[in-house]
Parts: sequence; C-alpha cells; structure tokens
Amino acid sequence: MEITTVSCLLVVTTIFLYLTWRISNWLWFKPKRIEKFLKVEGLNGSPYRFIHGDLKEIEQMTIEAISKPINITHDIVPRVDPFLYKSITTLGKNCFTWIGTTPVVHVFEPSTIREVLAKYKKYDKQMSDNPFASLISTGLIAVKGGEWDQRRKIINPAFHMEKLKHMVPAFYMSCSEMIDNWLTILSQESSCEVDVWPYFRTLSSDAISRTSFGSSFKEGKKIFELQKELIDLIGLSLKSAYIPGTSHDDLLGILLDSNYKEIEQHGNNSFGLSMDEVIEECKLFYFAGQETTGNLLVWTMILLGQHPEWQTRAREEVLRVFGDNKPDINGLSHLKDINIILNEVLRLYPPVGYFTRIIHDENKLGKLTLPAGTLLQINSLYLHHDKDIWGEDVNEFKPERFSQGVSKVTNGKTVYLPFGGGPRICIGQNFSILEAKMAFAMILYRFSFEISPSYSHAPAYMPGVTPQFGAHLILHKL
Ligand code: HEM
Repeated sequence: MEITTVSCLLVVTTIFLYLTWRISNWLWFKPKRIEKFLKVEGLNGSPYRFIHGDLKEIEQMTIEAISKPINITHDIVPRVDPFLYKSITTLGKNCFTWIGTTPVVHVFEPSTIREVLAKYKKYDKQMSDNPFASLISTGLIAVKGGEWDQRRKIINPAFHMEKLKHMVPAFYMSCSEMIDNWLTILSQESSCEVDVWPYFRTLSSDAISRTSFGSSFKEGKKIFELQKELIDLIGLSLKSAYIPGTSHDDLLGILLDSNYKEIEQHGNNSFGLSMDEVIEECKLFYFAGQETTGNLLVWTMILLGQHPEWQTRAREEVLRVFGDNKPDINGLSHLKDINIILNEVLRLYPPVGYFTRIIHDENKLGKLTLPAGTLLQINSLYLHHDKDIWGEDVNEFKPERFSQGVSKVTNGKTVYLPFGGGPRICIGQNFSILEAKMAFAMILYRFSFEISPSYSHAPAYMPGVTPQFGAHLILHKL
C-alpha cells in the first residue's frame, strides 16, 4: 500500500516537473536561447519579455499614436505602425521583435524578399489563431503546399481578364447605385459635404457579392455580413442559409461559371472542387477583397481631393476616353493616368501594410541562419515609405514616378508590394484595379471634390490602412 502511494507521488512529481520544465522552456528559456542565437547572427533585437514579448508595448504605442489625428502628410508610418517605426529607428533594418513568444525577423533586403516570396513552400503562410482570422483562414489564403498549387490552378482562370470582362456590368451597377445616392444627397444643392468612406465600403462589398451571386447578390451579401458578425458560430452556415432562397445558377458565378451543374450532379466539378470548397473560396474573396478594395477607393478619393491638378488630369482622361459613353472594359484599360494614380495611392496607403511567413525548420536565408518557428515579416508600408528606395520625395504624392512602369521606378527590385508577390500574389488584383477604374471613371464624370475642413487625417490599421475618422469631402455636381 505504502509503496503504491510512494510510486503515485513519484509519478505525479515527475509529471509536474516535466510540465513545469516544458512551460518554462516555452515561455522563457527557448525565446531567450533564440534571442542569443539571432544576436550571434548579427541581428539587433528587442530583449524578450516574459509571455508578451513586445505585445504590450505595441498596444500602448498604437493606442497613443491613434489617439489624435495628424496634419495632412503622407509620412504615415509613425502613426500607423509606431512600434515598427521605433524599432527600425533604434535597431536598424536588420532587426527582430517579438509577438508573444514568437521571434519576428523583419526582411528588408529586396533579394531576400524575392526569395521568401518565391519559395512559398519553404516560407509558409502563417495563419493567426485570432478567432476573427478563422473567418478568412479558409480557402486559398490558408491552404498550403501541394493543396495550394492545385487550388490556385483551379481558381486562377476565374480572375483572368477574359472572365473579368464579364464582371464590368456588375461593377457599373454597383458604382451607379453609389453615385445615385450621392446625387440624392446633392439634389437640393450643387455642393455638399459627404463622408464617402461608408459608401466605398458598401461599393466594394456590393461588387464582390454581385460578381459572386449574380441576381441574388443581396441575399449573398446579407449572408456574408452575418458571417462577419460571427453568426456562423451559432450554426448559420453560408450554404444552409443561401441555398433555400436562390437558384444555383446565381451561386458563385465568379468561380463556378458553368461548372455548377457538375458540382450538383457529381459532388464536385471536373477540376475537383466540392460545393463546400467553392463556398469557402467565395467567403474568402469577400473578406480578403472587401476591406482592401474599399481602402484603395477611399484613399484615392482623399488624395485626388488634396491634389486638384491630378483630379483635373484624371477627369480629362476620362472625358477623352469615354466622352458621354458608358465606361467599358476596352476604355478602362486605356486609363493610363488613373492607373499611375492608383499605383501611387497603393504605394503611400497600401491596404495590406505587412505580411508574414513562417519557417518550420532551421533555415539559411541569405547570410543568416534562422531557427525553426521564426516569423519573417515583410513590411510593405515601411518599404513604400523608404527614402533609400524612393528618394527624398518619398512622402510626396507624385503619380508620375510610375509613368514608365513599376519596374522602371523600382529598378526591378522587389520593394513595391501592394498585392504581395511571388506565386502567392493577390489573386484579386486585376479585379480590384478594374473596379477602382470603373468607380473613378464614373465619379470624375459626375463630380469634382475637395477635402472638407472637417476632414481629420488619421490613417490607422483597422485592420487594413483605413481613414480612422472617415473621409469627409465636399462634392460638387458637374
Ligand atoms: C486593393 C485591393 C487588394 C489588396 C491591396 C490586396 C492585397 C493582398 C496581398 C498583399 C496579398 C498577399 C498576402 C500574402 O502574401 O501573405 C493578397 C492575397 C490574396 N488576395 Fe488580395 N488584395 C486586394 C483585393 C483582393 C480581392 C478583390 C480579392 C478577391 C476577390 C482578393 C483575394 C485574395 C486572395 C484569395 C489571396 C490569397 C492568394 C494566395 O494565397 O494564393 N484580394 N491580397
């Protein structure tokens, strides 16, 4: 009896000591070992702090930075990402920081960025364990390795110009609705102040819902919105909510096109996507494409409101290309000035300010050896505001810098990354650029606009680079 009690005690103590060791290793000894390792590799880093790493400081600095607006300037990194700004100022670009117990190595060298983005199996996507991220961490953005190759191959054709052409009427309808709303507001007067930010959010979500759900886009959009509020957590799935009210012809036009019948008959289409997987992808398009495109549209409006010379130039181009005709795909591809304006807006206010990759095994990257579990962070917002890359006028709005194309201005270096890069580059980039061109072709034809005195300049991560206090502009009917 006594022997049994002693053995039990021994087992319990051993388990206790083992768990204590594992936990202290995870929360303290391992990060401290990694910190030493990275320093030996020649990187400067913030000292590891128990459990939180830099998270508390990131939070404090962000709260402080976004507590008030700033003067109108495009030098926005200190407000949008104050901790990164401070880290680079004090530690230099070869630096590492901490997200909790995870070391984050910041990658700035263009050839290294290119390598990280190109070797997408070695430098893997890291999905956050934040519960909100679970909404979008399904589908193409989250799948890895061979499964990603296969999915991307299937989905790519849905975003080819040939297919996008058919989405132009949907973009036109969504933009018309927004413009009609503005005209209604202006019906009594020739000028009026409007916060355009909510309208652009609606426009970008309408455009995705319309291209995904065709004539049933309102039901589709409603479901996406419900999902955004995490209602799917209590059991309302996109599929069960959608199918009773609408015909399959309407479902997921962007992705399925004519393949929906095969899916209905055989469970999956000839390419191998099941109905659930298709739904997963459309959900992802909505969450990946709505906020980002909305941000591109709103910053373009703000910057054109601040720069009347570019607004006039863009309007003249629209009138030259379309006259009084409805914008069409052909004409949209001839809008060169609007194209360079969008490039410059995406440089100064990239909707996705950074992205990450994880290293699963100890790895050699350039001259560095990096331990397993290291996160690599590519800071597009910082790169786009780097004087060493863009020159002294880095924080000026100068679309003409893109007039000879992106690779001319970047000397072919991987430093301009509004849509990411490498094989996992944004699949929706042509979609959003086409939508933005349609929106501005229609807006510039109908209105001139300028920043309202009540506008507060306050770019902030929410989670994309967003105007925190809205976008108040004075619209004039033309
Ligand atoms: C201005 C608008 C947009 C911006 C700035 C943007 C930005 C990005 C960036 C930076 C990435 C790469 C992230 C990484 O490498 O970790 C990405 C990926 C992605 N984006 Fe976009 N995006 C935009 C619009 C859209 C739209 C409209 C859609 C869908 C309709 C979309 C769907 C996706 C998907 C599915 C991926 C993952 C691709 C893959 O992993 O193969 N995006 N986007």
